[in-house]
Amino acid sequence: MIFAIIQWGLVASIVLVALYHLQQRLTNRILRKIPGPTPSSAITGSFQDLYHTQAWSFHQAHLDQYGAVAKVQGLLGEQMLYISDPLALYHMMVKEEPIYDEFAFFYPLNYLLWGEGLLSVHGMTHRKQRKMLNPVFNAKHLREMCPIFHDVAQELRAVIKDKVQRGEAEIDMLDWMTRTALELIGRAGLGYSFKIMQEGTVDEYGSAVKSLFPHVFEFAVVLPILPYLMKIGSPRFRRFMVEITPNKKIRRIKEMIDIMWKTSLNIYQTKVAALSKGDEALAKEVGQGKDIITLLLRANMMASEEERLPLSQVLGQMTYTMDTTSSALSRMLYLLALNPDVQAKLRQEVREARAKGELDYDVLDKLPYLDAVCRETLRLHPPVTTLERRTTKDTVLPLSTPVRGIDGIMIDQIPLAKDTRIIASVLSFNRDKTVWGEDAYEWKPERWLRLTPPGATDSKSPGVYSNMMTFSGGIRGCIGFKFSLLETKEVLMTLIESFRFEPVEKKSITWDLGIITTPRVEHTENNGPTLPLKVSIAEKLAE
Ligand code: HEM
Repeated sequence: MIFAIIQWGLVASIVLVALYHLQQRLTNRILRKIPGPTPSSAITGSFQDLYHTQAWSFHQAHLDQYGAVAKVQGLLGEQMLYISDPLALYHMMVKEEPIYDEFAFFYPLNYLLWGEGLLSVHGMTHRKQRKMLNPVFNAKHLREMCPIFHDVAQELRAVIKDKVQRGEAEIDMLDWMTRTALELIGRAGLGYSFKIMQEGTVDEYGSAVKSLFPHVFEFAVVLPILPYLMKIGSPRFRRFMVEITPNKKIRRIKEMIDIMWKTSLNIYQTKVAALSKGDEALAKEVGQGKDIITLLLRANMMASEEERLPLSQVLGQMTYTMDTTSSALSRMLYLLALNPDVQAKLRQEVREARAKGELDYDVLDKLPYLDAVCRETLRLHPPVTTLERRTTKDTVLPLSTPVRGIDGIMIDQIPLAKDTRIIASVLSFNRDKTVWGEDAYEWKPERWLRLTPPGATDSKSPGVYSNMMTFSGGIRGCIGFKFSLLETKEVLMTLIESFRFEPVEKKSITWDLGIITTPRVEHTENNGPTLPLKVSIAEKLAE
């Protein structure tokens, strides 16, 4: 009897899988007609070409050869769409966002790492959290956070000044940009200092936040089965299983998450106590009552019963890592080191502005060349190069520019079956020659000084920032992009005003593609992420 049940179960499973594939084949028949690269493996398709750390030329060739739409083969012949067409991206990120959801393990992974914050929820819960958090990131609050940014940037300046006091020095600027970005989000985001702005120092929370991602991505191959693992037993049972696992690295990840959770709870309790004592007590806190979490707590207290976020969701907002900002800042310093003329021009702009008075929020936000350097770097070198989505139901994706199918017929919309994977290419969108011109692949801050910057006024842009996809767009677009731009400007301005950056001879830098792009020295034994630059005091150091 049992044997018969198993037999019928197996037959039913095979039929269901076959029907699923048939339905995918039928609905995705137009997708199959879209040109794309020949897969390099029958089993893994184009996966290795796509996700290799040096896949830059693959992505570039994609754009040059196929334009904004291509078909890519995934594992076991899965047909995926690789896209940077503006209308399609607008559809995916803005207009029909619920149909184009994050990839399957995105929510469970973020939930395990950070709890119930913006990154791990969707649907109504996500909308409710965004509604509560959006005002926290408005211009008024950012203006008030500026002194915090300023303090951290000055601490960084003091550290670097100390290192180059007796002459030029080789400094790993990636390390310092990582520390700075973490301390900035610590103080301005959480109202907490990671005590990371001195050589060798870092508290256990800072160390956990810093090393969590690299540890997790050692398990990248098993992440796709995470949604299934999360269905086994209760949370307590799964926790127990992790505690008794013989794998030390998994236990270490759990320890890091526990440290982050415990510290978040402490920060929360301190803040609630300070809030109840009033403004004087808040002013003595690290974030002086201006940090994101204090603002969120205030807003939450004043919210109506139905809009209020439960404690677990407030705590879930307390642990964003900031490798994106440190990647962007490192890339800016690297490009300025390679382009001494741009560096000198930027230094001159900052010094002239300084000579006229305090470099406060309004001045900083409007320095044209500083702004141009930031925009151009974020355009050409987005820290996150691709975003993955999967369809939650059968749908049709429109294109702004039709593509010619392999049968010669023009395609202006693509029917997609439920569960089709789509790779939205931030890199290709930001480098589109039809928008940015023939010199789209070149780093030219000057393009932003033209009267009408390219593409900047396009109201149907899928991105939240400057007709780029760097911060994505729509309801899942980066909530912290203005925060990020301001802190980036403050740090860059402070460094360039005081120091000169040059490349180190015989240490050529290459940038690895990953979840976030990172620099390392080519052809060395220690091949970890690093950005050594030659740093010296720029003539006439402002005191
Ligand atoms: C150069 C710096 C940054 C870049 C390039 C960047 C990029 C992005 C991108 C591309 C997304 C969308 C991810 C997706 O759709 O899967 C995103 C989401 C997000 N970013 Fe950023 N980000 C940066 C800095 C920041 C900062 C400083 C903060 C916080 C203060 C922040 C907080 C967030 C949050 C909370 C989300 C999730 C939003 C949601 O799902 O509603 N980001 N970011």
